[in-house]
Amino acid sequence: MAEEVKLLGVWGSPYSRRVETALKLKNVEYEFVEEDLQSKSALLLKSNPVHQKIPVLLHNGKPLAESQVILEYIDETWKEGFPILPKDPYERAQARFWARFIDEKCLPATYKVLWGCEELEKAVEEACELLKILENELKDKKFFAGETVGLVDIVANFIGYWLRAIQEVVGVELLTKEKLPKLYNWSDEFCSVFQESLPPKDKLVAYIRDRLQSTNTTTTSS
Ligand SMILES: N[C@@H](CCC(=O)N[C@@H](CS)C(=O)NCC(=O)O)C(=O)O
Repeated sequence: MAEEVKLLGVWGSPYSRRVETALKLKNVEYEFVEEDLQSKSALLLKSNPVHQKIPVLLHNGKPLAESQVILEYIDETWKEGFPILPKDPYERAQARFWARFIDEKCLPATYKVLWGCEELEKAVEEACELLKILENELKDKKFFAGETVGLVDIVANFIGYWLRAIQEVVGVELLTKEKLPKLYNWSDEFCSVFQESLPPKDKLVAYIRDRLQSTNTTTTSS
C-alpha cells in the first residue's frame, strides 16, 4: 500500500519549512496543504487539539504535532534516508540540547527584537548574547552537525534565512558579519544547501512589510 504523507503548514512558517526540509532530505513524497491560520481547518483542529498550530504531519492518517517531534519521527521512520540525528547517543542528546536551546532561548529573544518591544537596545543585546552562545557551538564546523546538515541546522532555519530578511525590513541589526561572523557564514551555507525548501525572499519580505504595517495600524488606532 502506498504511504500517505500530508503536511498541514503555512508557506512562510519556519516551523513547517523544517518539516519540508526533512522530508526532502529523506526523499519522501508528500502533499502540502496550506492552512489559513485566521480560519483553521477542521482537520488541523482535530489533528492538533492541544496547540492548534501548524505544522501537523499526517502519516497514513496518523497525526503528529510539534516540529521537533516531527523531525525525529521522520528520521526514525525513514531510517534508510539522509540521517538527521547522529547515531551516537551522546551526540544525539547534544543535538537535542541545542535544538531546544534555539526554540526556548534564541527564538523568543529574536522575535522580541523583530516584532517590537519597549527596551529595544537591551533586547538586541540579550538576543546577540544568546546567538553568540549558539555561534560558539559551531566551533570550526561548516554546519552544526559537521560537514553536512543535521537536526540543529534544520531547527535553526529561522536564524539562517528569515532573520536576515526580517532584520533588513525592520531596520535592526542582529545577525551581521561583524557581530557574529561564524553564524553569518553558516547562514550563507545554510541558504545555499536549503535553497529549495525556503520561501521566496520577495514574497517573504512583502509579507513581513504587510504584517508590520498592520501591527502599526492596530497600535496607532487603538
Ligand atoms: N512549537 C511549535 C511552534 C509552531 C508555531 O508556532 N506555529 C504557528 C505558525 S508559525 C501557528 O500555527 N500559529 C497559530 C496559532 O498560534 O494560533 C512547533 O515547533 O511546531
